[in-house]
Amino acid sequence: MDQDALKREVGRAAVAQVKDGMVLGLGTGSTAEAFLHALSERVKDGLTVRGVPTSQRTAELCRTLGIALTDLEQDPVLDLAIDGADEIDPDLNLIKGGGGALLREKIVAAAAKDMLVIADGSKLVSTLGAFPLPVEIIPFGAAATLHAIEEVCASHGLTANASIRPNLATSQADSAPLITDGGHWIVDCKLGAIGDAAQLDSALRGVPGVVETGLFIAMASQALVAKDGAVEVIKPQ
Ligand SMILES: O=C(CO)[C@H](O)[C@H](O)COP(=O)(O)O
Repeated sequence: MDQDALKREVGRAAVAQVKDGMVLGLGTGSTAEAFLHALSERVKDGLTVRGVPTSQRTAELCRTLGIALTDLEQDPVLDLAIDGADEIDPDLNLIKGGGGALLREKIVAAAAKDMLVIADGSKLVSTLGAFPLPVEIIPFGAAATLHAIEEVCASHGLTANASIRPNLATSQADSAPLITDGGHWIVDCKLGAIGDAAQLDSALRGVPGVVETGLFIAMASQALVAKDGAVEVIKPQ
């Protein structure tokens, strides 16, 4: 089964956990979009839900698919957040932010009573860190913040190989930074295996100029992972 088919399968499996009347957190990325397509089928059949989108891209897709939107002002507590991930470890700690939406994704996941992660099997890892860790920063003083991020990583025995994510939607020659929905930039840190992800997360969040990291520690309550034609349910160990 190809990766897109696995995403569609896990999207359908996630919809089975959505109950009528729920207020949802709606993730960003191709797996989250597969879920939204499956959700819209149930909405057409009469399911009533509303959701807080984690990005402008997700909000636009929901409008196209007829999924009702809300926000955290009207609904500060969500029943369930459903989102993809770039890496998932056995404790369900995550790296997220490959799609640049990590800040809103983390706010939405934190507002939810439960976070359901959906992925294909390629996202399962024994240790986080092969995927470059995204760190969202304020543009002011970016070079100093990047330097401080490298120092923090070094103090955790890691080489950050940090770089500001370019906006690839513009021409390749144009190295303008990607601007997130919150008006920030993203630093990608090619770390390799992260020994203590919780400690690194907290140290990075202590750097002035860092808004948030893509480390989601102990936030997910369950993962649905599609592989070999079956969907595995994983709970934190
Ligand atoms: O964190 C994310 C966006 O910021 C995505 O959930 C993550 O990048 C996974 O995306 P995909 O489902 O396309 O592989």
